[in-house]
Amino acid sequence: MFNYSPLPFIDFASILREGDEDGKRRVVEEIRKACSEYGFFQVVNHGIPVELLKQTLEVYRVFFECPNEEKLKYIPKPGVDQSAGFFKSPDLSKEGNEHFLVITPSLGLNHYPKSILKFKQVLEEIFPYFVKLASLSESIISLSLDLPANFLKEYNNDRTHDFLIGLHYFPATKTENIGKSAHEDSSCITFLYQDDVGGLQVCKNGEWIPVPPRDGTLIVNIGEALQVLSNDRFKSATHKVIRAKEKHRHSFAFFHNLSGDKWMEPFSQFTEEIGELPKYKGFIFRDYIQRRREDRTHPPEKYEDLTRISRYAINR
Ligand SMILES: O=C(O)CCC(=O)C(=O)O
Ligand SMILES: [Fe+2]
Repeated sequence: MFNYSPLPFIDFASILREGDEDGKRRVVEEIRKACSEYGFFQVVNHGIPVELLKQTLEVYRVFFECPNEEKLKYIPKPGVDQSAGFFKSPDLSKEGNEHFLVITPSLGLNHYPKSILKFKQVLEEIFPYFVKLASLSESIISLSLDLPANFLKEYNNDRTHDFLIGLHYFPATKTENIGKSAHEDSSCITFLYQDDVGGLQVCKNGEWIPVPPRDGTLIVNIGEALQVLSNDRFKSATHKVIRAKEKHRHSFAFFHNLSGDKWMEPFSQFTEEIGELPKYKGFIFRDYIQRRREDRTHPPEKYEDLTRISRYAINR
C-alpha cells in the first residue's frame, strides 16, 4: 500500500519519560514546525495502548453494523442536548455518506449503545487516556507557542466539553465520493485514529495531501480555538475525507475542546505585547459552536454559506 505522508511523525516517548529534557525540547521544536507548516502531525509512542485503539475502532464498527432501527434509538430527541448521540450526516444534501456517534461522558452514560457488549467498558477505558494525552500535548503546544507550559491548561480548565466521535463512511457510489467535505475543526486539539482504508486528506497551500493509515499512529491537528487564541500563529488546517470504492471506512476522533462560555480573542502575547494587531474580534465560543451545529442539522443550500471562523476575522 502507498504509505508515504509528508506530515511529520513526532515521537512522544521522550516527553512521556521523566527527566529527558533534551528530548522534550526536540519535541517542542518539532511541534512548533508542524503546527506552523501544516496544522497537522502524526504521533507515535503516544502512551495509548495500540490494542485499545483497535478495540475502540472495533466496538464502533459493530455499532455501525447494527440495523438502522437499533442505531436510530440513539438519535438525540428534540429539545435534548444535541452534543451526544447518533447522527446521519446528509453532507450538504448528499444522502447517506457518513454516520457518526458522539459520546460526551460529562452528559451521563445513557447514550452508550447498550446492545453492544464491551462498548461502554472500552470507551470508558480509552477516554481517560485521551484526556491525559491531550493535557500533555497542550502543555507542549504551550511551550511551542513560547507560553509557559501550564498556560493553555489554566485558560482551558473545564473538561466537560471533550468528546469522542466514531465515524462510519459508506463506500463511494459511481457518481460521488465525498465522505466529509472540506472543513476545519472548531476544537483546541483533535486526535484521530483511522482504520486501514484511508481517505483523509489535508490541505496545504491549496494542495491536498493524503494521510495514509499507519498502524498505531494517531493523527493530531490544531483546531480553530487555538488558531484564534494564537492569532493565526498555529493554523487549523482544512481537511476532508474521500470515500473508497467498495469499502466501508471507520475512524474515531477525540476532541479536546473549550468551554462554551469562554470569551475568545487572540491572547495579548500574540498581539499588543509584540506590537501586532488582532486578526479576530472577540466572541463567545458558544455562539460559534451553536451556528456550526445548526449547519449540521440544517445545512445551507450552498457550501460557501456554512459558518466558518472567518466570520470573526478582522479584514484590514
Ligand atoms: O474520519 C476522518 O478521518 C476525519 C474526521 C474529521 O475530520 C472530523 O470528525 O472532524
Ligand atoms: Fe475534522
